[in-house]
Amino acid sequence: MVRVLELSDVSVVRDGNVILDHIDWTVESEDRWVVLGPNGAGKTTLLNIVSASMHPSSGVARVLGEQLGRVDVFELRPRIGFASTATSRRIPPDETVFDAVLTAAYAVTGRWNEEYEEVDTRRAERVMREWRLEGLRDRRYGTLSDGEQKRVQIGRSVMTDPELLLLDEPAASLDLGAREELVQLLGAYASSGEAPGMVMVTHHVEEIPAGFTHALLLAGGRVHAAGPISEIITGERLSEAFGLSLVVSTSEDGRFAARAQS
Ligand SMILES: Nc1ncnc2c1ncn2[C@@H]1O[C@H](COP(=O)(O)OP(=O)(O)OP(=O)(O)O)[C@@H](O)[C@H]1O
Repeated sequence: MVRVLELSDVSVVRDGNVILDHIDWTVESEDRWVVLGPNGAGKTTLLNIVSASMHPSSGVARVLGEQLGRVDVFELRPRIGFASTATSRRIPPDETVFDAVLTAAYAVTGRWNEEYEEVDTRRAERVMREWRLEGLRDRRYGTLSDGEQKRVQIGRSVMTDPELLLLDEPAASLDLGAREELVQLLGAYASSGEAPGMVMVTHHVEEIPAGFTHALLLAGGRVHAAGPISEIITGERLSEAFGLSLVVSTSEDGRFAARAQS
């Protein structure tokens, strides 16, 4: 087991506002974490730190063993897979699905005369199969549905065989069918031996794939609770973090559902 993230007393202050407040958190390579919390809790800011896009104002953040501030982030970032709305905007709408996945091998978007090795092409073919993209191979990215685009974004993020995979609301804006398809694919990937340490930010417990092992509840920039998922995704904990009375149910296959208590 390898420690992929280690945050010690990490705070982020912007314009005098404390956005992350003394965060301690460790993620091991075997862990699959979900990060939940109300709007403005600091989830995106936390992802910005762990994706090496932002430095803490104070405290120590180690990502893949490297301390932020003491490492060349341009060497560190290619080791991290990151799928978010922001990364998706970098994919040109007229790029084919296959090229959108393949070009991740060189951390570029927009294919222009790069020479790809046979090994990259084979890996892209495999990623296409794993994320159910085969039938979309020659389609232009901009013509895909939201659900299809999400699968391309995640395919891109795993293409480089990252040591840490970060997913920012992968199921946001998807209809029920597309959400369930994606959650199942993520669950299968999370449970597979080849997946790296994973962190997924979401707004809804229904979007947590089976196979996720830990949860971090953020509220007001602070860790409200963190630990094994069954101890954290409970009515009591979520009610405290979200400030209303919630009931949580857990299904046998490890999925969750939440609703306000009537
Ligand atoms: N650069 C900044 N300067 C000042 N305040 C900021 C800055 N960036 C974020 N914030 C504030 O910090 C808080 C946390 O923002 P963040 O986007 O990390 O929360 P979040 O949990 O991802 O929210 P959401 O669920 O709505 O996406 C918010 O109140 C936001 O307005």
